[in-house]
Amino acid sequence: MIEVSHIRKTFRLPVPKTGRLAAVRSLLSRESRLKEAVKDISFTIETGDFVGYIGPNGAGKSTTIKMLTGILHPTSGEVFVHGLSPHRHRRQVVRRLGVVFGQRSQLWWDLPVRDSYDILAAMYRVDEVAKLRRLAEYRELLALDEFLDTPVRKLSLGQRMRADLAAALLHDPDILFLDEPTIGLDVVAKKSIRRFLKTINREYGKTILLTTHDMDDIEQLCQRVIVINHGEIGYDGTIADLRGRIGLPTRMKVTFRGRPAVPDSWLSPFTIREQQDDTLTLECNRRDVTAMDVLREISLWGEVADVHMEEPEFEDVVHRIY
Ligand SMILES: Nc1ncnc2c1ncn2[C@@H]1O[C@H](COP(=O)(O)OP(=O)(O)OP(=O)(O)O)[C@@H](O)[C@H]1O
Repeated sequence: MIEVSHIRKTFRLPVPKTGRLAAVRSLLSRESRLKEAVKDISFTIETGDFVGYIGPNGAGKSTTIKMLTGILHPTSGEVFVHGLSPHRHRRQVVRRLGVVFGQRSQLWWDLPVRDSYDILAAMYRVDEVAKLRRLAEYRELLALDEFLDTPVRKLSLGQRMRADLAAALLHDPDILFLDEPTIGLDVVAKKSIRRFLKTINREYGKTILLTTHDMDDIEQLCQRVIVINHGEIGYDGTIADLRGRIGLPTRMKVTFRGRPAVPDSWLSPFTIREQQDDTLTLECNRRDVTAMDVLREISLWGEVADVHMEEPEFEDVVHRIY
């Protein structure tokens, strides 16, 4: 369980100088300004949850993750991972955490993947039997045999991400922090990483906090999404509720058997965007009306042959709160 209570993080930044010898004068200057990267954030993540942590560039996501892993100490507020402070009980907490950064690997660039695993196992005091058992567990799911003897620098991006995931799980942490684990991957590679993440969440019970700019990752994987913007939480809840709250219109394309008899007015709150012979394109807001109510009403206008629904893109929904 992760408990975050009213955390803030303020950075002190030197005020840049202008004019002659600006770089040197900036370096020597004592003048500084404060940057509040995270402002009074609170949330709780239960064991086994899969939560998306999203927000635009500079929103404060990495700063939060760094406080959760103990790399940074909050300016005020508290973080607890399984009841322990990541900053004060760094060693104990780190044993329970696995971290994957899509942009940089924790593996040794020139060494075969297998050797990196040996080093990590030694660092986390994972014995040989446990290490082999864990690699055997993930061997098929991550197709590890394909690259165990290859130096990391020669791996494709997809292989490197799979290698990094196995590395993060080698000491059997129950919480995973993932920062852009599908960045730069092609459709097939993304799919295999997502399948893996689903499996370790559902079957292995891992708690996952996922940071990504890929809204398909969030939609396909997360039960809950926390949106952060300018260091503050803008939304915390389910994806379905978020869609409802933002209220972008749902489009319904309805084909009738023959031309429908459209009346001058109707009861439910929807609008007709287009009519072409036997087909009507309607827009309704799921906040105000259900698709069933709309269908019930328009079925009085003629015999409905086919209905096609177009939900608003999740990406568009999220951009509304950015
Ligand atoms: N060490 C630091 N010193 C000063 N300012 C910092 C430091 N780290 C982060 N910041 C600032 O804090 C704000 C939040 O940064 P953070 O890296 O947490 O954003 P982010 O949401 O992870 O962004 P991105 O999606 O681009 O990774 C930014 O304005 C950033 O410039």
